[in-house]
Amino acid sequence: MLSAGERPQPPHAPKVNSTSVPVSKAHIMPDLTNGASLHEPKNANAQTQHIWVVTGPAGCGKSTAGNVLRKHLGVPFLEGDDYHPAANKEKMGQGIPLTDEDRWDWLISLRQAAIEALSPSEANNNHPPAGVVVACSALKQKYRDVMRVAAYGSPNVQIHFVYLKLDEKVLFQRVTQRQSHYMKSSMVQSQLAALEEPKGEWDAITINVEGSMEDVQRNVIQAVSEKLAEYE
Ligand SMILES: Nc1ncnc2c1ncn2[C@@H]1O[C@H](COP(=O)(O)OP(=O)(O)OP(=O)(O)O)[C@@H](O)[C@H]1O
Ligand SMILES: O=C(O)[C@H](O)[C@@H](O)[C@H](O)[C@H](O)CO
Repeated sequence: MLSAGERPQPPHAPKVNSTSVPVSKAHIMPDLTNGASLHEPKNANAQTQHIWVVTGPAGCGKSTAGNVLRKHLGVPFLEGDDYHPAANKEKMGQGIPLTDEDRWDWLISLRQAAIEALSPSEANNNHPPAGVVVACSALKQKYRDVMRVAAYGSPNVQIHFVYLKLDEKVLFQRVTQRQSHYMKSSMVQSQLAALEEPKGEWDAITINVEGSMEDVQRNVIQAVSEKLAEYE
């Protein structure tokens, strides 16, 4: 069974198929095959709204790059860490890797927040924003499939995964140098062990982030701008 990200690129409307999510968690991948949508129907002329999910293991720079994109695009930014329940943060702080079970509800709440962020808001003069940036590790393909449901059935919504790629040594340095964060360097190995790079997933953009903050900022903005140009 192909994951949504593995299927050939449809005309800007991600397809989501059932993923390897346990039946008991069927609500994670709601049955939208009847054309239902998680969104209110949008009018045919609505501009495409883009969900930019900045992904990668703890410490790779998701929050840093996410904030750069928020400013550049002028859209809301959701920090995935804020949607982890305390139990997850406690577990990671104790050096215990999260399991799939720990992550499903976290991913669902983050997906719902992303959908809600696309609604018109006072902050945006009661207009819908051009999109939303989400910092979310989304380490595994099936986690990205859960997030893909946010755009399912909504041709005006397009999700992209901006995967921040760096080698273990650099990742270890960044997590080690970081002050007062619950995720310690002892967790780097488990993050990399869980990581499934989005190879072959047509809605993913991979960016090497081993350079300086300035280089990474430039590369992230360039990659996203090039992707946006495809929708003009
Ligand atoms: N290009 C870079 N060069 C050097 N340091 C960086 C770079 N990008 C981010 N950092 C630093 O690396 C650390 C981790 O960055 P950040 O918090 O953005 O990662 P993250 O992926 O959001 O982490 P987590 O998933 O644990 O929240 C921070 O101290 C940040 O300042
Ligand atoms: O899925 C996970 O294991 C977590 O989401 C980590 O990858 C995050 O980076 C965590 O929020 C630490 O900040």
